[in-house]
Amino acid sequence: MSQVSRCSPYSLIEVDDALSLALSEASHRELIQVQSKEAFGFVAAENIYAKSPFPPFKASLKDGYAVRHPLSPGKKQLVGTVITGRSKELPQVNSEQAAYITTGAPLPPGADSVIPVEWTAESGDPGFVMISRGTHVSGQEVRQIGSDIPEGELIISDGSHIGVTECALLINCGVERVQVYKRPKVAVFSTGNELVEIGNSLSFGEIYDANRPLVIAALRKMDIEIVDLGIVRDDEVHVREAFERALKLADIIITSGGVSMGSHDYVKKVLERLGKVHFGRVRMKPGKPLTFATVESENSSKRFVVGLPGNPVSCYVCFYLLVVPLIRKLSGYSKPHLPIIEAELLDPIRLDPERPEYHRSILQWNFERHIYQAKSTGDQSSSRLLSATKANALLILPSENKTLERGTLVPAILLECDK
Ligand SMILES: Nc1nc2c(c(=O)[nH]1)N[C@H]1C(S)=C(S)[C@@H](COP(=O)(O)OP(=O)(O)OC[C@H]3O[C@@H](n4cnc5c(N)ncnc54)[C@H](O)[C@@H]3O)O[C@H]1N2
Ligand code: MOO
Repeated sequence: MSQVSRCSPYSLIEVDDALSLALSEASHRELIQVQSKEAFGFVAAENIYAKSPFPPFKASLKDGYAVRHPLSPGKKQLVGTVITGRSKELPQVNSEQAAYITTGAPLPPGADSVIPVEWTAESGDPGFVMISRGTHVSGQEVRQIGSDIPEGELIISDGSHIGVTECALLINCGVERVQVYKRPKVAVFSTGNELVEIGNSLSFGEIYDANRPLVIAALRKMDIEIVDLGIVRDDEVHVREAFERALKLADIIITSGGVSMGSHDYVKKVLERLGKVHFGRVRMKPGKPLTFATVESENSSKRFVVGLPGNPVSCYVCFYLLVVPLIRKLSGYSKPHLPIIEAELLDPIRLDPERPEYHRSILQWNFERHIYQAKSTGDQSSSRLLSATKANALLILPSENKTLERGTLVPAILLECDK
């Protein structure tokens, strides 16, 4: 039997310190160019300015008649039609004339205003239109060139996420390609001799590997490229080989299991030999053996390793507390942390006297009182995945020897908003 250690060599550090340390290691980020239409989900790595004004021409805001201000009511001569996207040759309009125009079409020369169709009537003569209300100001019902977005306007700042509207805005302003932060590639493996891939039968003492699918699903939600390295046996040679393979294939390596005090917990030991273990114990519940290391790869670039604890809920909580901000930082986010709001407890909760707890809960908006209220997901055992299903927040509960009463306000980390 391997030697049993009775005391961890790793000091117990606070969650905030662990997070700051990991994020400070993740300062270098790679840049790539992508087409604007493919930029969704990336973070801009430059200030982006409008290449062309929007709208690029004076455009009608209404279906109606293009005229020149000042125009009084009465019968006006029709000199043509301007249909959005169709009319290439535009009629000249003078002060007693009108041209039929549709919403979004360019104003014809001579015209500066539009009379909506509702302010007009048939004149009885096909060459004329009856205007019932004249213009009140030059430029009425017209979008001027660049009135929405002037040419050269800063439209997306360095470090901002390119979401649905930002992607459309780039195209709106004629920006074809953008420089963005490359998203890290992540390799995942589970460690444990007891682990079996679903689809196979279990022998006594075995369980299915749930953590790798959990991590992979969470990474998929973040649109991250994944290298699935399967289940690795709990022995030094296999763990080492798995890391050596992963280091060649990915920027971040996420493992589960094998990080606590057991005689067959090899993750930390192997990492100490391959690189630098920055922390190996964090004062949190669940997730105390959470481990973070950096390793220099063959091409001298830095790789990041997160050893998640084997208990499935610890694995889940640590993924959101550490892996999500780490990936966000490497992906270029200027604010990599998950959002925190305040919520009122709907149940009394007994605190842990030694470790701050990240209590899984369901947040609901109280429409009468305009506050978020948090319902506990019940038994918080770190092996009970049911405590994490349906949870949309982690309540940050302090370590104290007391019970927090129903109605107490606590900070809550919002989950499931990781884009
Ligand atoms: N003497 C001590 N023992 C333990 C300590 C400690 O401080 N001193 N810490 C405990 C805490 S806290 C945790 S959390 C666990 C984590 O340990 P490991 O990361 O080494 O995880 P394992 O021992 O490999 O597994 C723990 C538990 O989780 C199950 N497991 C593991 N991997 C998976 C998986 N991929 N899918 C589903 N379930 C998994 C495993 O079978 C065990 O039941 O250590 C405590 N021990
Ligand atoms: O802290 Mo461990 O994560 O209780 O289960």
